[in-house]
Amino acid sequence: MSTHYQALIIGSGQAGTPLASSFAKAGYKTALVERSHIAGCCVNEGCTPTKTLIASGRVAYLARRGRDYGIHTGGEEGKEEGKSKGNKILVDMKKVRQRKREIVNSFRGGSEKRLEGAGVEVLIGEASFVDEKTVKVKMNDGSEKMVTSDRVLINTGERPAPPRLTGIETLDPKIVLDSTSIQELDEVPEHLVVVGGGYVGVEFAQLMRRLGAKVTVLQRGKQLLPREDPEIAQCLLDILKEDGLEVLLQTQASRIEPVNAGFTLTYTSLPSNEPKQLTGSHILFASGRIPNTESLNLPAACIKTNANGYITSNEFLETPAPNVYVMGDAKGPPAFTHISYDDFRILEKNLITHPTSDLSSKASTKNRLVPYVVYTDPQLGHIGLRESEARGLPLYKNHPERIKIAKMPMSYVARALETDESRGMMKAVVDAETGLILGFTCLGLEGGEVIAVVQMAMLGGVRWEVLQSAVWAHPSLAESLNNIWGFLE
Ligand SMILES: Cc1cc2nc3c(=O)[nH]c(=O)nc-3n(C[C@H](O)[C@H](O)[C@H](O)COP(=O)(O)OP(=O)(O)OC[C@H]3O[C@@H](n4cnc5c(N)ncnc54)[C@H](O)[C@@H]3O)c2cc1C
Ligand SMILES: NC(=O)c1ccc[n+]([C@@H]2O[C@H](COP(=O)([O-])OP(=O)(O)OC[C@H]3O[C@@H](n4cnc5c(N)ncnc54)[C@H](O)[C@@H]3O)[C@@H](O)[C@H]2O)c1
Repeated sequence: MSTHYQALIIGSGQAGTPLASSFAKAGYKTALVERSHIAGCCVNEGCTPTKTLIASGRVAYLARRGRDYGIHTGGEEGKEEGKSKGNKILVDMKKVRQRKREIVNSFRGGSEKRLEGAGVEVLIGEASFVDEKTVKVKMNDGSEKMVTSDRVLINTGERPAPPRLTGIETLDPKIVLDSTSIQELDEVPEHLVVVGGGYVGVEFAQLMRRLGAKVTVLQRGKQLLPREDPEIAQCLLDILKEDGLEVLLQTQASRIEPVNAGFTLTYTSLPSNEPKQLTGSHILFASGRIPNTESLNLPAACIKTNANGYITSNEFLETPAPNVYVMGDAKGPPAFTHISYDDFRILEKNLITHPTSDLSSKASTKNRLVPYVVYTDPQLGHIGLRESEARGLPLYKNHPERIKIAKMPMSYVARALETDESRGMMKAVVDAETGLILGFTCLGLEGGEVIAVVQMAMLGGVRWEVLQSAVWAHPSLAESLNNIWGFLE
Protein backbone atom coordinates (compact mmCIF):
# COMPACT_ATOMS: atom_id res chain seq x y z
CA MET A 1 0.00 0.00 0.00
CA SER A 2 1.34 3.44 -0.86
CA THR A 3 0.14 6.93 0.03
CA HIS A 4 -0.21 9.42 -2.81
CA TYR A 5 0.79 13.08 -2.57
CA GLN A 6 0.69 15.96 -5.01
CA ALA A 7 4.10 17.21 -3.83
CA LEU A 8 6.84 15.27 -2.06
CA ILE A 9 9.94 17.02 -0.76
CA ILE A 10 13.02 15.00 0.20
CA GLY A 11 15.23 16.82 2.69
CA SER A 12 14.28 19.65 5.03
CA GLY A 13 16.89 22.05 3.68
CA GLN A 14 16.72 25.79 3.09
CA ALA A 15 14.58 25.37 -0.03
CA GLY A 16 12.55 22.28 0.77
CA THR A 17 11.19 23.48 4.09
CA PRO A 18 9.58 26.71 2.83
CA LEU A 19 8.55 25.06 -0.45
CA ALA A 20 6.68 22.31 1.42
CA SER A 21 4.74 25.00 3.29
CA SER A 22 3.98 26.86 0.05
CA PHE A 23 2.65 23.73 -1.62
CA ALA A 24 0.50 22.85 1.38
CA LYS A 25 -0.84 26.39 1.75
CA ALA A 26 -1.75 26.38 -1.95
CA GLY A 27 -3.89 23.31 -1.33
CA TYR A 28 -1.55 20.53 -2.53
CA LYS A 29 -1.42 17.36 -0.47
CA THR A 30 2.24 17.62 0.60
CA ALA A 31 4.77 15.47 2.44
CA LEU A 32 8.30 16.27 3.56
CA VAL A 33 10.77 13.45 4.29
CA GLU A 34 13.65 14.25 6.64
CA ARG A 35 16.05 11.68 8.07
CA SER A 36 17.66 13.77 10.76
CA HIS A 37 16.24 17.09 11.89
CA ILE A 38 13.90 19.70 10.47
CA ALA A 39 15.53 22.84 9.03
CA GLY A 40 18.63 21.09 7.66
CA CYS A 41 22.28 21.96 7.89
CA CYS A 42 22.05 25.75 8.00
CA VAL A 43 19.96 25.88 11.14
CA ASN A 44 21.25 22.77 12.94
CA GLU A 45 24.96 22.56 12.16
CA GLY A 46 25.81 25.30 9.62
CA CYS A 47 25.15 29.02 9.56
CA THR A 48 23.07 29.50 12.72
CA PRO A 49 25.21 27.65 15.27
CA THR A 50 28.54 28.79 13.81
CA LYS A 51 27.62 32.45 13.72
CA THR A 52 26.26 32.15 17.27
CA LEU A 53 29.56 30.63 18.44
CA ILE A 54 31.52 33.23 16.46
CA ALA A 55 29.63 35.96 18.34
CA SER A 56 31.02 34.49 21.60
CA GLY A 57 34.50 34.48 20.05
CA ARG A 58 34.17 38.15 19.16
CA VAL A 59 33.17 39.06 22.69
CA ALA A 60 36.25 37.18 23.96
CA TYR A 61 38.42 39.08 21.46
CA LEU A 62 37.04 42.50 22.38
CA ALA A 63 37.16 41.78 26.12
CA ARG A 64 40.81 40.78 25.78
CA ARG A 65 41.46 43.93 23.74
CA GLY A 66 39.62 46.13 26.24
CA ARG A 67 42.87 47.81 27.32
CA ASP A 68 43.27 49.29 23.81
CA TYR A 69 40.08 51.25 24.54
CA GLY A 70 40.90 52.06 28.17
CA ILE A 71 38.66 49.31 29.54
CA HIS A 72 40.12 46.91 32.11
CA THR A 73 38.42 43.73 33.32
CA GLY A 74 40.46 43.48 36.49
CA GLY A 75 43.35 41.26 35.44
CA GLU A 76 46.02 41.10 32.80
CA GLU A 77 46.89 38.05 30.67
CA GLY A 78 50.61 38.82 30.98
CA LYS A 79 53.23 40.40 28.74
CA GLU A 80 54.97 39.28 25.57
CA GLU A 81 58.08 41.14 24.37
CA GLY A 82 57.22 43.89 26.86
CA LYS A 83 53.71 44.33 25.39
CA SER A 84 50.52 43.54 27.27
CA LYS A 85 48.73 40.42 26.07
CA GLY A 86 45.48 42.08 27.05
CA ASN A 87 42.81 41.61 29.66
CA LYS A 88 42.60 38.26 31.37
CA ILE A 89 39.36 36.54 30.45
CA LEU A 90 37.67 33.27 31.35
CA VAL A 91 35.82 31.26 28.69
CA ASP A 92 32.93 29.09 29.91
CA MET A 93 32.66 26.70 26.98
CA LYS A 94 29.57 24.98 28.40
CA LYS A 95 27.75 28.33 28.45
CA VAL A 96 29.03 29.18 24.96
CA ARG A 97 27.64 25.84 23.75
CA GLN A 98 24.36 26.26 25.65
CA ARG A 99 23.75 29.64 24.03
CA LYS A 100 24.34 28.03 20.64
CA ARG A 101 22.00 25.12 21.43
CA GLU A 102 19.21 27.45 22.56
CA ILE A 103 19.33 29.54 19.39
CA VAL A 104 19.41 26.42 17.19
CA ASN A 105 16.48 24.87 19.08
CA SER A 106 14.46 28.05 18.78
CA PHE A 107 15.12 28.37 15.01
CA ARG A 108 14.36 24.68 14.41
CA GLY A 109 11.21 24.89 16.54
CA GLY A 110 10.03 27.83 14.40
CA SER A 111 10.47 25.76 11.22
CA GLU A 112 8.64 22.80 12.73
CA LYS A 113 5.72 25.01 13.74
CA ARG A 114 5.51 26.59 10.29
CA LEU A 115 5.36 23.17 8.61
CA GLU A 116 2.69 22.00 11.03
CA GLY A 117 0.70 25.21 10.62
CA ALA A 118 0.78 24.85 6.84
CA GLY A 119 -0.50 21.27 7.02
CA VAL A 120 2.62 19.50 5.69
CA GLU A 121 2.85 15.82 6.57
CA VAL A 122 6.37 15.26 7.96
CA LEU A 123 7.86 11.78 7.59
CA ILE A 124 10.95 11.28 9.74
CA GLY A 125 13.05 8.78 7.83
CA GLU A 126 15.35 8.26 4.85
CA ALA A 127 13.99 8.46 1.33
CA SER A 128 15.14 6.54 -1.73
CA PHE A 129 13.63 6.32 -5.20
CA VAL A 130 11.83 3.24 -6.47
CA ASP A 131 10.97 5.02 -9.73
CA GLU A 132 10.55 8.68 -10.67
CA LYS A 133 7.15 8.92 -8.95
CA THR A 134 7.63 6.42 -6.15
CA VAL A 135 9.78 6.82 -3.05
CA LYS A 136 10.45 4.37 -0.25
CA VAL A 137 10.87 5.89 3.21
CA LYS A 138 12.80 3.92 5.78
CA MET A 139 11.21 5.51 8.85
CA ASN A 140 13.46 6.23 11.83
CA ASP A 141 11.11 4.09 13.98
CA GLY A 142 12.11 1.06 11.88
CA SER A 143 8.96 0.82 9.77
CA GLU A 144 8.83 1.41 6.01
CA LYS A 145 6.45 3.59 3.97
CA MET A 146 5.86 3.65 0.24
CA VAL A 147 4.79 7.00 -1.17
CA THR A 148 3.95 8.20 -4.67
CA SER A 149 3.78 11.80 -5.80
CA ASP A 150 2.91 13.90 -8.86
CA ARG A 151 6.18 15.80 -8.33
CA VAL A 152 9.30 15.12 -6.25
CA LEU A 153 11.68 17.84 -5.10
CA ILE A 154 15.13 16.90 -3.81
CA ASN A 155 16.83 19.11 -1.19
CA THR A 156 19.18 16.72 0.55
CA GLY A 157 22.24 18.95 0.96
CA GLU A 158 25.80 17.89 1.78
CA ARG A 159 27.81 16.52 4.69
CA PRO A 160 31.47 16.88 5.73
CA ALA A 161 33.87 14.82 3.63
CA PRO A 162 35.14 11.99 5.85
CA PRO A 163 38.70 12.30 7.19
CA ARG A 164 41.32 10.71 4.98
CA LEU A 165 44.63 10.38 6.74
CA THR A 166 46.78 7.32 7.44
CA GLY A 167 46.45 6.34 11.10
CA ILE A 168 43.34 8.42 11.82
CA GLU A 169 41.43 5.31 12.99
CA THR A 170 43.99 4.79 15.79
CA LEU A 171 43.01 8.10 17.48
CA ASP A 172 40.36 8.50 20.16
CA PRO A 173 37.28 9.45 18.07
CA LYS A 174 36.54 12.25 20.59
CA ILE A 175 39.52 14.26 19.35
CA VAL A 176 38.79 13.76 15.63
CA LEU A 177 36.35 16.51 14.71
CA ASP A 178 34.27 17.71 11.80
CA SER A 179 32.26 20.92 11.44
CA THR A 180 29.38 19.36 13.39
CA SER A 181 31.15 17.64 16.28
CA ILE A 182 33.45 20.60 17.01
CA GLN A 183 30.37 22.61 17.96
CA GLU A 184 29.54 20.20 20.76
CA LEU A 185 32.87 20.48 22.63
CA ASP A 186 32.48 21.48 26.26
CA GLU A 187 36.12 22.46 26.65
CA VAL A 188 38.38 24.58 24.49
CA PRO A 189 40.95 22.33 22.75
CA GLU A 190 44.49 22.86 23.93
CA HIS A 191 45.95 22.71 20.41
CA LEU A 192 43.56 22.39 17.47
CA VAL A 193 44.99 21.32 14.12
CA VAL A 194 42.70 22.28 11.23
CA VAL A 195 43.03 20.41 7.93
CA GLY A 196 41.72 22.71 5.18
CA GLY A 197 41.78 26.48 4.79
CA GLY A 198 38.40 27.00 3.15
CA TYR A 199 35.33 28.69 4.66
CA VAL A 200 34.80 26.09 7.37
CA GLY A 201 38.50 25.92 8.22
CA VAL A 202 39.14 29.65 8.62
CA GLU A 203 35.92 30.37 10.53
CA PHE A 204 36.53 27.64 13.13
CA ALA A 205 40.29 28.27 13.31
CA GLN A 206 39.85 31.92 14.28
CA LEU A 207 36.94 31.13 16.60
CA MET A 208 38.91 28.53 18.56
CA ARG A 209 41.95 30.79 18.77
CA ARG A 210 39.77 33.53 20.22
CA LEU A 211 38.31 31.11 22.74
CA GLY A 212 41.86 30.30 23.86
CA ALA A 213 43.15 27.34 21.82
CA LYS A 214 46.50 27.17 20.12
CA VAL A 215 45.60 26.69 16.43
CA THR A 216 47.52 25.37 13.42
CA VAL A 217 45.91 25.36 9.95
CA LEU A 218 47.23 23.05 7.24
CA GLN A 219 46.19 24.23 3.78
CA ARG A 220 47.04 22.21 0.69
CA GLY A 221 46.93 25.17 -1.72
CA LYS A 222 49.14 28.25 -2.12
CA GLN A 223 46.68 30.46 -0.26
CA LEU A 224 43.76 30.30 2.12
CA LEU A 225 40.36 30.45 0.41
CA PRO A 226 41.64 29.31 -2.99
CA ARG A 227 38.94 31.08 -5.02
CA GLU A 228 39.74 34.56 -3.67
CA ASP A 229 42.00 37.00 -5.46
CA PRO A 230 45.51 36.48 -4.02
CA GLU A 231 45.83 39.86 -2.28
CA ILE A 232 42.56 39.30 -0.42
CA ALA A 233 43.70 35.84 0.71
CA GLN A 234 47.08 37.29 1.74
CA CYS A 235 45.41 40.07 3.72
CA LEU A 236 43.29 37.51 5.58
CA LEU A 237 46.39 35.38 6.22
CA ASP A 238 48.17 38.40 7.75
CA ILE A 239 45.17 39.06 10.01
CA LEU A 240 44.98 35.45 11.20
CA LYS A 241 48.72 35.39 11.88
CA GLU A 242 48.42 38.63 13.84
CA ASP A 243 45.72 36.89 15.90
CA GLY A 244 48.27 34.20 16.77
CA LEU A 245 47.24 31.40 14.41
CA GLU A 246 49.87 29.28 12.75
CA VAL A 247 49.05 28.73 9.05
CA LEU A 248 51.03 26.28 6.94
CA LEU A 249 50.39 26.70 3.21
CA GLN A 250 51.18 24.17 0.48
CA THR A 251 51.08 21.58 3.20
CA GLN A 252 49.83 18.00 3.19
CA ALA A 253 49.27 15.86 6.25
CA SER A 254 50.65 12.37 5.59
CA ARG A 255 50.28 10.38 8.83
CA ILE A 256 48.94 10.67 12.35
CA GLU A 257 49.49 8.60 15.49
CA PRO A 258 48.20 8.83 19.05
CA VAL A 259 50.51 10.23 21.74
CA ASN A 260 49.24 10.59 25.31
CA ALA A 261 45.82 12.28 25.08
CA GLY A 262 46.61 13.81 21.68
CA PHE A 263 48.60 12.97 18.56
CA THR A 264 51.70 13.52 16.49
CA LEU A 265 51.02 14.50 12.91
CA THR A 266 53.54 14.12 10.12
CA TYR A 267 53.27 16.57 7.22
CA THR A 268 55.19 17.90 4.27
CA SER A 269 55.26 21.47 2.97
CA LEU A 270 56.47 22.79 -0.36
CA PRO A 271 59.10 23.69 -1.45
CA SER A 272 61.25 21.42 0.76
CA ASN A 273 58.75 18.55 0.99
CA GLU A 274 60.73 17.14 3.91
CA PRO A 275 58.61 15.31 6.49
CA LYS A 276 58.04 17.37 9.65
CA GLN A 277 56.01 16.73 12.76
CA LEU A 278 53.72 18.64 15.06
CA THR A 279 51.70 17.59 18.08
CA GLY A 280 48.12 18.50 18.82
CA SER A 281 45.20 17.73 21.10
CA HIS A 282 42.32 17.80 18.54
CA ILE A 283 42.13 17.63 14.76
CA LEU A 284 39.36 19.26 12.70
CA PHE A 285 38.79 18.03 9.16
CA ALA A 286 37.53 20.97 7.10
CA SER A 287 38.60 19.69 3.72
CA GLY A 288 35.30 20.00 1.87
CA ARG A 289 31.79 18.60 1.75
CA ILE A 290 30.13 15.83 -0.24
CA PRO A 291 26.53 15.61 -1.49
CA ASN A 292 23.86 13.47 0.20
CA THR A 293 22.84 11.77 -3.02
CA GLU A 294 24.14 8.19 -2.92
CA SER A 295 21.42 6.84 -0.62
CA LEU A 296 18.66 8.24 -2.87
CA ASN A 297 18.96 5.39 -5.41
CA LEU A 298 18.86 7.97 -8.20
CA PRO A 299 19.38 5.53 -11.11
CA ALA A 300 15.92 4.05 -10.33
CA ALA A 301 14.44 7.40 -11.37
CA CYS A 302 16.91 8.02 -14.25
CA ILE A 303 18.36 11.02 -12.37
CA LYS A 304 21.97 11.72 -13.26
CA THR A 305 24.85 12.89 -11.08
CA ASN A 306 28.20 14.37 -12.14
CA ALA A 307 31.58 12.86 -11.22
CA ASN A 308 31.39 14.42 -7.73
CA GLY A 309 27.93 13.02 -7.00
CA TYR A 310 25.99 16.28 -7.52
CA ILE A 311 22.60 15.98 -9.26
CA THR A 312 22.58 17.49 -12.74
CA SER A 313 19.78 19.91 -13.65
CA ASN A 314 18.98 22.79 -16.01
CA GLU A 315 18.50 26.46 -15.09
CA PHE A 316 14.90 25.72 -14.03
CA LEU A 317 16.21 23.13 -11.52
CA GLU A 318 14.62 20.35 -13.58
CA THR A 319 16.37 16.96 -13.62
CA PRO A 320 16.08 14.71 -16.67
CA ALA A 321 13.30 12.80 -14.87
CA PRO A 322 9.93 14.47 -15.53
CA ASN A 323 8.54 16.36 -12.52
CA VAL A 324 11.64 15.72 -10.42
CA TYR A 325 13.52 18.84 -9.31
CA VAL A 326 16.67 19.52 -7.29
CA MET A 327 17.43 22.46 -5.01
CA GLY A 328 20.32 23.66 -2.87
CA ASP A 329 23.72 22.08 -2.29
CA ALA A 330 22.77 18.69 -3.78
CA LYS A 331 22.98 20.23 -7.26
CA GLY A 332 26.55 21.51 -6.71
CA PRO A 333 28.22 24.80 -5.81
CA PRO A 334 27.82 27.55 -4.80
CA ALA A 335 26.70 26.04 -1.50
CA PHE A 336 25.03 28.85 0.40
CA THR A 337 21.76 29.14 2.25
CA HIS A 338 20.72 32.16 0.20
CA ILE A 339 21.24 30.17 -3.01
CA SER A 340 19.11 27.32 -1.72
CA TYR A 341 16.49 29.85 -0.64
CA ASP A 342 16.54 31.40 -4.11
CA ASP A 343 16.01 27.91 -5.56
CA PHE A 344 12.86 27.80 -3.41
CA ARG A 345 11.70 31.12 -4.90
CA ILE A 346 12.30 29.82 -8.44
CA LEU A 347 10.26 26.67 -7.94
CA GLU A 348 7.56 28.40 -5.92
CA LYS A 349 7.03 30.77 -8.85
CA ASN A 350 7.30 28.17 -11.64
CA LEU A 351 5.25 25.45 -9.97
CA ILE A 352 2.80 27.26 -7.66
CA THR A 353 2.27 30.97 -8.10
CA HIS A 354 3.00 31.61 -11.83
CA PRO A 355 3.26 28.32 -13.73
CA THR A 356 3.91 28.90 -17.43
CA SER A 357 5.23 26.96 -20.42
CA ASP A 358 6.81 30.16 -21.81
CA LEU A 359 10.51 29.61 -21.08
CA SER A 360 11.33 33.32 -21.19
CA SER A 361 8.84 34.06 -18.40
CA LYS A 362 10.02 31.29 -16.11
CA ALA A 363 12.19 32.05 -13.11
CA SER A 364 15.66 30.54 -13.51
CA THR A 365 19.10 30.35 -11.97
CA LYS A 366 20.64 32.26 -14.91
CA ASN A 367 22.59 35.45 -14.18
CA ARG A 368 22.13 35.23 -10.41
CA LEU A 369 24.25 37.79 -8.63
CA VAL A 370 25.80 35.74 -5.82
CA PRO A 371 27.00 37.41 -2.62
CA TYR A 372 28.70 35.60 0.24
CA VAL A 373 30.26 36.42 3.55
CA VAL A 374 33.00 34.46 5.28
CA TYR A 375 32.46 35.12 8.97
CA THR A 376 36.01 35.66 9.98
CA ASP A 377 36.61 38.87 11.91
CA PRO A 378 36.83 41.11 10.00
CA GLN A 379 34.25 39.59 7.68
CA LEU A 380 35.11 38.82 4.09
CA GLY A 381 32.14 39.92 2.01
CA HIS A 382 32.04 39.53 -1.74
CA ILE A 383 29.56 40.21 -4.56
CA GLY A 384 29.81 39.61 -8.32
CA LEU A 385 33.01 38.82 -10.20
CA ARG A 386 36.49 38.58 -8.79
CA GLU A 387 39.24 40.23 -10.83
CA SER A 388 40.50 36.86 -12.10
CA GLU A 389 36.99 35.83 -13.16
CA ALA A 390 36.33 39.13 -14.95
CA ARG A 391 39.63 38.95 -16.81
CA GLY A 392 38.74 35.41 -17.93
CA LEU A 393 35.53 36.50 -19.70
CA PRO A 394 35.83 36.64 -23.54
CA LEU A 395 34.80 40.34 -23.63
CA TYR A 396 37.60 41.37 -21.27
CA LYS A 397 40.13 38.93 -22.69
CA ASN A 398 39.77 40.86 -25.95
CA HIS A 399 39.63 44.25 -24.21
CA PRO A 400 41.65 43.97 -20.98
CA GLU A 401 41.90 47.78 -20.84
CA ARG A 402 38.19 47.94 -20.01
CA ILE A 403 38.82 46.43 -16.58
CA LYS A 404 39.74 48.90 -13.88
CA ILE A 405 40.59 47.90 -10.33
CA ALA A 406 40.44 49.94 -7.12
CA LYS A 407 41.99 48.76 -3.85
CA MET A 408 41.81 50.63 -0.58
CA PRO A 409 42.95 49.63 2.90
CA MET A 410 40.33 49.72 5.65
CA SER A 411 42.70 52.01 7.55
CA TYR A 412 41.46 54.80 5.23
CA VAL A 413 37.94 54.44 6.60
CA ALA A 414 37.19 56.84 9.45
CA ARG A 415 34.56 54.64 11.05
CA ALA A 416 36.96 51.68 11.14
CA LEU A 417 39.68 53.83 12.74
CA GLU A 418 37.30 55.25 15.33
CA THR A 419 36.30 51.74 16.41
CA ASP A 420 39.95 50.62 16.20
CA GLU A 421 39.02 47.80 13.84
CA SER A 422 40.76 48.94 10.69
CA ARG A 423 42.30 45.68 9.53
CA GLY A 424 41.57 44.54 5.97
CA MET A 425 40.96 46.05 2.54
CA MET A 426 38.34 46.74 -0.12
CA LYS A 427 38.60 45.91 -3.78
CA ALA A 428 36.35 46.94 -6.67
CA VAL A 429 36.31 45.66 -10.25
CA VAL A 430 34.61 47.92 -12.82
CA ASP A 431 34.01 48.11 -16.55
CA ALA A 432 35.62 51.42 -17.50
CA GLU A 433 33.48 51.80 -20.62
CA THR A 434 30.04 51.31 -19.06
CA GLY A 435 30.97 52.46 -15.55
CA LEU A 436 29.20 49.39 -14.18
CA ILE A 437 30.55 47.61 -11.12
CA LEU A 438 31.44 44.00 -11.94
CA GLY A 439 32.51 42.86 -8.49
CA PHE A 440 33.28 44.11 -5.01
CA THR A 441 35.06 42.63 -2.02
CA CYS A 442 35.23 44.02 1.49
CA LEU A 443 37.51 42.24 3.92
CA GLY A 444 36.78 44.61 6.74
CA LEU A 445 34.58 45.59 9.65
CA GLU A 446 31.00 44.51 8.77
CA GLY A 447 32.22 43.60 5.29
CA GLY A 448 29.04 41.58 4.75
CA GLU A 449 26.90 44.67 5.22
CA VAL A 450 29.16 46.95 3.14
CA ILE A 451 28.95 44.66 0.09
CA ALA A 452 25.15 44.75 0.31
CA VAL A 453 25.27 48.49 -0.47
CA VAL A 454 27.31 47.79 -3.60
CA GLN A 455 25.03 44.86 -4.46
CA MET A 456 22.09 47.28 -4.56
CA ALA A 457 24.00 49.45 -7.01
CA MET A 458 24.82 46.42 -9.16
CA LEU A 459 21.20 45.24 -9.14
CA GLY A 460 20.03 48.68 -10.19
CA GLY A 461 22.74 49.15 -12.85
CA VAL A 462 24.06 52.17 -10.94
CA ARG A 463 27.49 53.39 -12.16
CA TRP A 464 30.40 53.72 -9.74
CA GLU A 465 30.46 57.49 -10.26
CA VAL A 466 27.02 57.74 -8.64
CA LEU A 467 28.34 56.06 -5.50
CA GLN A 468 31.40 58.30 -5.56
CA SER A 469 29.31 61.45 -5.50
CA ALA A 470 26.51 60.20 -3.25
CA VAL A 471 26.04 61.78 0.17
CA TRP A 472 26.67 59.02 2.71
CA ALA A 473 26.13 59.55 6.41
CA HIS A 474 29.28 60.36 8.35
CA PRO A 475 30.91 58.46 9.92
CA SER A 476 29.48 55.27 8.39
CA LEU A 477 31.30 52.37 6.75
CA ALA A 478 29.32 53.03 3.55
CA GLU A 479 31.01 56.43 3.41
CA SER A 480 34.07 54.57 2.12
CA LEU A 481 32.15 54.34 -1.17
CA ASN A 482 32.97 58.02 -1.71
CA ASN A 483 36.66 57.30 -1.60
CA ILE A 484 37.53 53.89 -3.02
CA TRP A 485 36.94 54.98 -6.63
CA GLY A 486 39.80 57.46 -6.33
CA PHE A 487 42.08 54.41 -6.47
CA LEU A 488 40.78 53.06 -9.80
CA GLU A 489 43.56 52.14 -12.17
C1 LIG B 1 29.86 24.83 9.35
C2 LIG B 1 29.05 25.43 8.24
C3 LIG B 1 28.80 26.78 8.23
C4 LIG B 1 28.05 27.34 7.20
N1 LIG B 1 27.83 28.69 7.21
C5 LIG B 1 27.12 29.26 6.21
C6 LIG B 1 26.86 30.66 6.22
O1 LIG B 1 27.27 31.38 7.12
N2 LIG B 1 26.14 31.17 5.20
C7 LIG B 1 25.66 30.39 4.18
O2 LIG B 1 25.01 30.92 3.27
N3 LIG B 1 25.91 29.07 4.14
C8 LIG B 1 26.61 28.48 5.14
N4 LIG B 1 26.84 27.13 5.12
C9 LIG B 1 26.27 26.34 4.02
C10 LIG B 1 24.76 26.12 4.24
O3 LIG B 1 24.55 25.51 5.50
C11 LIG B 1 24.15 25.27 3.13
O4 LIG B 1 24.51 25.79 1.88
C12 LIG B 1 22.64 25.34 3.31
O5 LIG B 1 22.26 24.65 4.47
C13 LIG B 1 21.84 24.83 2.11
O6 LIG B 1 21.64 23.49 2.19
P1 LIG B 1 20.46 22.74 1.46
O7 LIG B 1 19.24 23.57 1.39
O8 LIG B 1 20.98 22.23 0.18
O9 LIG B 1 20.20 21.50 2.42
P2 LIG B 1 20.59 21.24 3.92
O10 LIG B 1 20.36 22.44 4.76
O11 LIG B 1 21.93 20.63 3.94
O12 LIG B 1 19.49 20.16 4.31
C14 LIG B 1 19.42 18.89 3.72
C15 LIG B 1 18.57 17.98 4.59
O13 LIG B 1 18.29 16.79 3.89
C16 LIG B 1 18.32 15.70 4.78
N5 LIG B 1 18.54 14.47 3.99
C17 LIG B 1 19.64 14.12 3.29
N6 LIG B 1 19.44 12.95 2.64
C18 LIG B 1 18.18 12.57 2.93
C19 LIG B 1 17.39 11.43 2.55
N7 LIG B 1 17.83 10.49 1.73
N8 LIG B 1 16.13 11.34 3.05
C20 LIG B 1 15.65 12.28 3.90
N9 LIG B 1 16.35 13.36 4.27
C21 LIG B 1 17.60 13.52 3.79
C22 LIG B 1 19.44 16.06 5.73
O14 LIG B 1 19.30 15.38 6.96
C23 LIG B 1 19.27 17.56 5.88
O15 LIG B 1 18.45 17.89 6.97
C24 LIG B 1 27.55 26.53 6.15
C25 LIG B 1 27.80 25.15 6.16
C26 LIG B 1 28.54 24.60 7.20
C27 LIG B 1 28.79 23.12 7.21
N1 LIG C 1 30.17 31.74 5.63
C1 LIG C 1 29.72 30.91 4.71
O1 LIG C 1 28.98 31.27 3.80
C2 LIG C 1 30.11 29.45 4.79
C3 LIG C 1 30.76 28.94 5.91
C4 LIG C 1 31.11 27.60 5.92
C5 LIG C 1 30.81 26.81 4.83
N2 LIG C 1 30.18 27.34 3.76
C6 LIG C 1 29.89 26.52 2.56
O2 LIG C 1 30.34 25.19 2.76
C7 LIG C 1 31.24 24.84 1.72
C8 LIG C 1 32.25 23.84 2.21
O3 LIG C 1 33.22 24.48 3.03
P1 LIG C 1 34.61 23.82 3.34
O4 LIG C 1 35.47 24.84 3.98
O5 LIG C 1 34.38 22.52 4.04
O6 LIG C 1 35.13 23.40 1.93
P2 LIG C 1 35.96 24.22 0.82
O7 LIG C 1 35.94 23.35 -0.37
O8 LIG C 1 35.47 25.61 0.70
O9 LIG C 1 37.44 24.28 1.42
C9 LIG C 1 38.20 23.15 1.67
C10 LIG C 1 39.65 23.56 1.71
O10 LIG C 1 40.42 22.47 2.19
C11 LIG C 1 41.60 22.34 1.41
N3 LIG C 1 41.96 20.93 1.48
C12 LIG C 1 41.26 19.87 0.97
N4 LIG C 1 41.89 18.71 1.29
C13 LIG C 1 42.98 19.04 2.03
C14 LIG C 1 44.03 18.29 2.66
N5 LIG C 1 44.05 16.97 2.60
N6 LIG C 1 44.98 18.97 3.33
C15 LIG C 1 44.97 20.31 3.40
N7 LIG C 1 44.01 21.06 2.82
C16 LIG C 1 43.03 20.45 2.15
C17 LIG C 1 41.20 22.82 0.02
O11 LIG C 1 42.31 23.30 -0.68
C18 LIG C 1 40.22 23.95 0.36
O12 LIG C 1 40.87 25.18 0.52
C19 LIG C 1 31.83 26.16 1.26
O13 LIG C 1 32.34 26.09 -0.06
C20 LIG C 1 30.66 27.08 1.37
O14 LIG C 1 29.89 27.02 0.19
C21 LIG C 1 29.83 28.65 3.72
